[in-house]
Amino acid sequence: MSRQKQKFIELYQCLRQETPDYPVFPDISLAPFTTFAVGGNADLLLLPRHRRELLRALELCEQLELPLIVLGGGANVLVSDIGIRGVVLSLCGLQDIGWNSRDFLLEAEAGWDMSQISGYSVRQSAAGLHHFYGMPGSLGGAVYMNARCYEGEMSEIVRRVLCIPRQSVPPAREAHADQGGQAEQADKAESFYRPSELRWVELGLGDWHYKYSHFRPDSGHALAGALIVAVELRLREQSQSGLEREMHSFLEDRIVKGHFRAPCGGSFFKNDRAFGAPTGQIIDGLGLKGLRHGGAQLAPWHGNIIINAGRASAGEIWQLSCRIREEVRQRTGFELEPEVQRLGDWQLWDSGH
Ligand SMILES: NC(=O)C1=CN([C@@H]2O[C@H](COP(=O)(O)OP(=O)(O)OC[C@H]3O[C@@H](n4cnc5c(N)ncnc54)[C@H](OP(=O)(O)O)[C@@H]3O)[C@@H](O)[C@H]2O)C=CC1
Ligand SMILES: C=C(O[C@H]1[C@H](O)[C@@H](CO)O[C@H](OP(=O)(O)OP(=O)(O)OC[C@H]2O[C@@H](n3ccc(=O)[nH]c3=O)[C@H](O)[C@@H]2O)[C@@H]1NC(C)=O)C(=O)O
Repeated sequence: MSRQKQKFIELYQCLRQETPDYPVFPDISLAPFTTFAVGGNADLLLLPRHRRELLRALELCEQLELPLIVLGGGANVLVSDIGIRGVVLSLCGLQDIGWNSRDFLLEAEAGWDMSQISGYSVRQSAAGLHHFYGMPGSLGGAVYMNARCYEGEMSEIVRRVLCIPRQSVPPAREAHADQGGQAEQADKAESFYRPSELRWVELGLGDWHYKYSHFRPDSGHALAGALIVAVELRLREQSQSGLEREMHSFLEDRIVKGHFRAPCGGSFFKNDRAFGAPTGQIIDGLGLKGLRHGGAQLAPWHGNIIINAGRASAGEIWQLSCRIREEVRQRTGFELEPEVQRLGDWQLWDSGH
């Protein structure tokens, strides 16, 4: 048995011994945890139900030198068909919430579903989160990618984030990395989180761009890859009935535009003002809607939504997106940037097999 496998077993046994019903699942399909409904298995999936369970799992992963891959609401990710080798952590169970009606401050844990927390905020007559009603995904994921829709953006309401900075190197190997730099190189893609480093970080306007935050693993910022545990949002007072009307009009717009007609990840590519038109409109203009590759299809009703039209593989969805990018590049010169993030091992597809 490999050393890695022994560590998974050790982690599993420790968690279950301490908490017999700890939600830890070996060799489990991640497809039901993504809105594309595709993807292979994770070696081990952790679904802590509250902060204590999360912090204990992080502590054990740190001790065992097991890196973690974090999954948000699964709304903007494409998990490889051969899955994810390692421990996957979903924070969807973390849903504590506190409402300060005097200052209109909402403190919520990262696992909140965006639509549900949007509804919660509107019931407090608070504006700012209502734009996100009907948007799939979790609060943590929305912060991570600075979600934006209907002229509302997360950066406008996020005040502070409770997070744990990422350590690229397991604690035991830190000394070596400092000396030679070699270990750091080898562990570039691995994420470790030290529970004792949980802290609130204030964010300013400079920390965000269009659909981008410093939490992106490649941002080069101190917050790169940090684990978002909770968020404090500053909302504005507004009449509940007016907010409800807006909120339902956004949901209606999504329904009309076919966001829920088939499993998908919403917009596949980012918009870019420099193109002079939204990406969906550009792709539509090239007559590509309805294009198929196996079970993957560019929605016949929207140029920027790739759907799982039935039994699609993640590979087919990705290959279709590459074909669309290539067509757009050749015919317009525009370089589309995917909004959907890939997780897991993609070497097979990237090497052209
Ligand atoms: N039923 C209703 O009452 C509804 C009302 N609305 C209202 O309509 C207004 C607009 O909503 P919104 O969702 O922003 O719809 P828009 O059609 O204005 O924008 C849709 C998307 O296209 C992008 N876009 C627009 N023009 C360009 C361009 N030239 N280049 C690249 N991207 C572009 C926008 O980017 P960006 O985000 O950067 O602007 C946005 O992401 C809002 O005030 C909203 O409240 C919206 C939906 C339903
Ligand atoms: C949360 C998301 O963000 C979404 C957000 O929900 C919506 C609504 O605000 O606006 C963006 O989509 P989008 O650009 O595709 O918005 P749409 O309103 O559908 O399309 C923009 C414009 O292009 C036109 N359009 C779109 C698709 C198409 O095939 N043909 C076409 O002409 C539409 O008629 C509209 O005038 C965000 N996407 C990006 C990449 O910025 C998401 O990923 O789903």
